[in-house]
Amino acid sequence: MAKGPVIILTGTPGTGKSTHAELLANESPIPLRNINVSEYVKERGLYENYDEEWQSYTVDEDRLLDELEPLAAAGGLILDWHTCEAFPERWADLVVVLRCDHTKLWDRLEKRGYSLKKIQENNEAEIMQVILEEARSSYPPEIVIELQSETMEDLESNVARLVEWIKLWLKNQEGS
Ligand SMILES: Nc1ncnc2c1ncn2[C@@H]1O[C@H](COP(=O)(O)OP(=O)(O)O)[C@@H](O)[C@H]1O
Repeated sequence: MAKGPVIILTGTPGTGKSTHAELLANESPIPLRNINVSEYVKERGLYENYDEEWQSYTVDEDRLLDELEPLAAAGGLILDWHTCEAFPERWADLVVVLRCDHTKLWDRLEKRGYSLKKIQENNEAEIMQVILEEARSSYPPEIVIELQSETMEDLESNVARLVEWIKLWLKNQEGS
């Protein structure tokens, strides 16, 4: 049986996934491996090509899932990615969708040096809650949670909530 849960941390780029993932990995009562999937894809060459127009990699999902499968089976994992539907339902114990006011998101993406086109695309996706819909249509509703990520207080309370959820998950494992 898995020693820890698999938490999918998703949301539009800039909503705060990496920031949350790092803090959660630090504060978790059990060790969690934190995988930034975009970095993982780049490091391992798990892409088909680089799309100049969108300044992004076209991920080879089959290879990515093959590589992640044993890690998901072992558990104790945070998967930080701006999309989530590719991950099999059976992997996920919790799917966290981070949300951010679109004007704040715009500023964050501008600071990151994204092109105007990419900022607009992401901003629109956030307004249309594309990732939230994706999570809701890919996983059972009871494991999908939506969390605001606009302030440092949000960050702290979200992580505290996730730590409590992990503790409960561990307790439930003992009992089953
Ligand atoms: N809850 C928050 N409150 C204030 N700033 C935040 C919050 N979450 C993220 N940020 C800031 O927004 C930027 C993008 O965060 P990041 O974690 O890199 O997003 P993502 O991994 O979703 O692309 C960073 O500069 C980060 O410090």
